[in-house]
Amino acid sequence: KGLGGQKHQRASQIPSQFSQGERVAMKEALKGAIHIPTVSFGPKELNTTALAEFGEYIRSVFPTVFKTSFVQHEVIGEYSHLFTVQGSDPSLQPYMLLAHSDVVPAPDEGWEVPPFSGLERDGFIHGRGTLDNKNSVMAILQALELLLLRNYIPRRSFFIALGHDEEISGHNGAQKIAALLQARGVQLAFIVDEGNFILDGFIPNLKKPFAIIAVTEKGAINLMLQVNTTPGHSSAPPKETSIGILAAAVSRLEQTPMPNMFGSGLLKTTLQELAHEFPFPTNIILSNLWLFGPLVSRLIERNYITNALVRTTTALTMFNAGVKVNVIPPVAQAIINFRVDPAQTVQEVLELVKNIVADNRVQFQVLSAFDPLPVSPSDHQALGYQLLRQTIRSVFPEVNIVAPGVCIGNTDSRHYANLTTGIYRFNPLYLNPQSFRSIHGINEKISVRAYETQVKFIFEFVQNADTDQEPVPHLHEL
Ligand SMILES: CCCCCCCC/C=C\CCCCCCCC(=O)N[C@@H](Cc1ccc(O)cc1)C(=O)O
Ligand SMILES: [Zn+2]
Ligand SMILES: [Zn+2]
Repeated sequence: KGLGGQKHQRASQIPSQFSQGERVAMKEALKGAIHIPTVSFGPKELNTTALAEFGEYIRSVFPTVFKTSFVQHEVIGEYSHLFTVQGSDPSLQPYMLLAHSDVVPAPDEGWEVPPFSGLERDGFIHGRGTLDNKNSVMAILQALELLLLRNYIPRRSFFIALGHDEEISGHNGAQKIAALLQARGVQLAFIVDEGNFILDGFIPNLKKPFAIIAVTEKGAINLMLQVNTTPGHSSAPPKETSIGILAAAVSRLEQTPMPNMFGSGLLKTTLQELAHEFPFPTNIILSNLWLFGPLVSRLIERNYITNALVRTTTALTMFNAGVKVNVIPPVAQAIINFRVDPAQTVQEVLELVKNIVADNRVQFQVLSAFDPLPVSPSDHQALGYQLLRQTIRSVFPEVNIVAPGVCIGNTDSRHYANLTTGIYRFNPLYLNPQSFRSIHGINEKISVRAYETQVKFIFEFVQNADTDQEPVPHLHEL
C-alpha cells in the first residue's frame, strides 16, 4: 500500500474518451447490476441475498478498484460499501461521492419489460434502479476503474459511500458510515449525492434544459392519526364511526394545503437565474418578482410537481381500519407523509396540522420526523458547487443555466450533515416529467448514451477536483 513515490498525473491530461470495448463493458456492467433485485420492501425487510450478491458483483466487474493499493474497501452494516481513495496530497481536504444500491419494489404490472431484466431496447437499458440509483453506484465505480486503468493517481483523497438501505431511511448504511467517519475525525470539503438533475420540460414555455444543483432538501414527517371508538354490532351503528371521523380529518388535511412559502425560499433565486432564458414577457415577469411574485407563485402551485417547490406537501399514504364486515371498527389509523418546506420546521407544521384537524377525538403520533437540511453554499468560494458547475459546463455545453435549488425528496446525504457544510444533490442526467414519474413508478430506464455521459462526468469531476482552483477575485479587486 502507499503511493510508492509515483508522480501525480496532471488533471485534464486524461481525455474522457472511452474505447468501443470499454463502452460495451460499461453498459453490460450496468445491466448486470439491474438484474440483481436489491429491493428494500419495508423498514426491516431487505433482500439480503441480493445485497450480498451485489457486493460480489461489484468486485467482479471492477477488479482494478478492489486491487489498487491506495483504494481501501470496507463493508459497513453488512451490505454498504465504503471506499477510501487515498490522494497524493494530504493537505487537500477530502470529498465524498454518495449513491445507494437498494431499490424500491417493482411488481411486473405495467412495465414494458420485466423490471429486473436489465434489457436493452431502442438504445435504453430498462429496469428498476436505472435512474434511482444503481446508475450512480455503477458510474462512480466505473469512472474510478477507468481512471485507475489509465494510471491516474488522485491528488485529493475522496470517499465513495454506497448505502444499501436508502429507500428505508439509511439507518444501517449511510448512518453507520457517517458515524464511523465522524469517529475517525474526518471532515469533508463537500459531498455529492443524488437528488436533482438537468431538468427538461418541467416549465411551460421554457424549451431549454437547465441544471439544478440541490443545496438543501426538505424535511419530513411521518404522522399517524388514530381514532378509537367503542366496537359493536353493525346493525345499529352510531352516528359516527372511527373510520368516518378519521376519514373526515384526513380529508380536511388533504383539502387544506400548507401555506405557500414562495416568498421566503430559494426558488426565487432559482427563477431569477432562469429569467433570461425565457421569451418576452416571462423574462420580464421573472426578473421582477418583487412585483409579479404573487402571480408566479399561483402559477407554480397549479402543477403538482412544481407545487412541491413552494410548500410543505401533504400525502395520505396509508389507511388501516376495520376487522370484519359486520363489526363497528374499534380503531382507525392513517399515516400522512409531509415533506417540510425549507422555510418551515417540523414543529410549525405539526401545529398547523392540529389546527386543521381541530377534532380532539383524533390522536397524533409522530412516527419519524426531521427538519429541512441547512442550505449549502453556492457562492464563488463553494468548492463542491463550483466543481459541479465547471464539470456540467464541460460535459453538457448546451446547458446554459446552472442554479441552486431544493431537493423535494430525501437522500442519504442528510446523515452526513455533521461532516460537511457543503452537500450537493445532483445527478448528471437529463430528466423530463415522464422520466420523473418513472422513478419509484413504472418503466424506469436510462439511455445507453446518458449512462456513458454520467461515467464521463464523474471521470472528469474527479480530475477537476484535483486541479488547483483559481481564487475568484472579489468585486473590489477587479
Ligand atoms: C423550477 C424548477 C422545477 C423543478 C421541478 C422539480 C423536479 C424534481 C426533480 C427531481 C426530484 C427527484 C427526487 C429524487 C430524490 C429522492 C430519492 C428518494 O426517493 N428518497 C426517499 C428516501 C426516503 C425517505 C424516508 C423514508 O421513510 C424512506 C425513504 C424519499 O422518499 O424521499
Ligand atoms: Zn435514490
Ligand atoms: Zn428512491
